Amino acid sequence: MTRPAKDFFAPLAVGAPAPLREIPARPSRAIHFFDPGNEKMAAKVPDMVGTVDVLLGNLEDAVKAENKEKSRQGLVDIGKSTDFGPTQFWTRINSLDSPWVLDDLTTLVPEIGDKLDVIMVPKVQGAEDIHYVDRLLAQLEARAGLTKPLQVHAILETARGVANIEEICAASPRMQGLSLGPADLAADRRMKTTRVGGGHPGYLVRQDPARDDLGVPQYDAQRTTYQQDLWHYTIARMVDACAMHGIYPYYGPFGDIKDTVACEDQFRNAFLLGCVGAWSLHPVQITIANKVFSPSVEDVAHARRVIAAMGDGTGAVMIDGKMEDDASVKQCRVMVALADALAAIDPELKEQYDRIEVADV
Ligand SMILES: CC(=O)SCCNC(=O)CCNC(=O)[C@H](O)C(C)(C)COP(=O)(O)OP(=O)(O)OC[C@H]1O[C@@H](n2cnc3c(N)ncnc32)[C@H](O)[C@@H]1OP(=O)(O)O
Ligand SMILES: CC(=O)C(=O)O
Ligand SMILES: [Mg+2]
Repeated sequence: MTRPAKDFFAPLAVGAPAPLREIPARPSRAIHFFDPGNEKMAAKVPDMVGTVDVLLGNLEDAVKAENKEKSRQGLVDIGKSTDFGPTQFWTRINSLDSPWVLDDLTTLVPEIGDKLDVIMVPKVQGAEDIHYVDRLLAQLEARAGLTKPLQVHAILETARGVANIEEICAASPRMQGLSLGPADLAADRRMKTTRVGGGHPGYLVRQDPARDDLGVPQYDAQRTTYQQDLWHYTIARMVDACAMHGIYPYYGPFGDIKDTVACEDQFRNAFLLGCVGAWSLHPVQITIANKVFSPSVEDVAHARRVIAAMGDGTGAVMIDGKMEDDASVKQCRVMVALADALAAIDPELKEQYDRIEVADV
């Protein structure tokens, strides 16, 4: 059961910071994963500040069991020694049923709670998981004297989590967003793919057979197939739940690091459906996400033209042979708001958007 409205924004521990009333819409095109216990990766982190919207120190899967403490300590060291400037600093803690998570939280909050923006919680099954983290964070924040509440991000990677998606989003004012966890989710659902995200050549639809002059189907004739997106349903569900609760949806990992083309396609599908970003597992994927999750200059120019032509935002106009009205101007405002937010942190994009504005609006 969720808390009554009058208690929803009350701190859950005496002395804990007041919960946020609204989750800030900070650009987060790429959530870049690194293992803080891997010296080579960790050494690269300070130079990545400013080149990526989110740097995430991962403590969960992909960190070997024997290295859990080392990675946790590495994260504390990085958090203390790095000035993150405009880049957000997140962590993914171990799962709530693991032997490591309690030490993760009781170490990270007092040591670097003032530096961390968001705590990503894996394998969230329902509101009860968020309630547990919510109360514990409040107690730890109060003890550490933090003035800013930590936000919580849940990975959607179990069938139960997907079934409980709305209650997860609504469980706490800390909820910042959701990511798709395609690997664990595939295993939990008993899907028959061994890929980490992305499509599958077997998941397709086939063109109807051609017919001969008598109308008899030619089943053996060449027929085009169209590969489909295995993740469409889950992403769409995630986008609706997040939009309804004022929080943010993200595509998760794309494991085929070398297939930059398919990664870009998968990220773009997520962008078009409403996701604000995706995970990057390797530096090469930061470039892809930054490109895909930034509106194109053409889209921004068109959106600005529509907004200018629509005046007070009511009625209908024709632009380049197409009808624009009260609804489409809202779509255009979404595009321009994102472009403005990105231009504020990305000088290269700002220059591109400014140039188009002068020439084409
Ligand atoms: C299903 C899930 O839960 S997904 C989330 C969990 N998984 C992860 O977090 C995986 C993170 N990424 C990685 O571990 C690595 O990128 C791997 C294992 C996939 C590939 O690593 P490598 O084989 O070393 O890749 P590659 O040789 O191309 O690396 C090139 C350089 O980039 C560095 N690098 C690779 N990945 C990263 C990263 N995520 N962050 C920073 N630097 C990185 C490497 O250390 C290497 O550095 P060097 O040039 O100084 O030697
Ligand atoms: C993202 C993640 O944790 C998964 O796909 O399982
Ligand atoms: Mg997982």
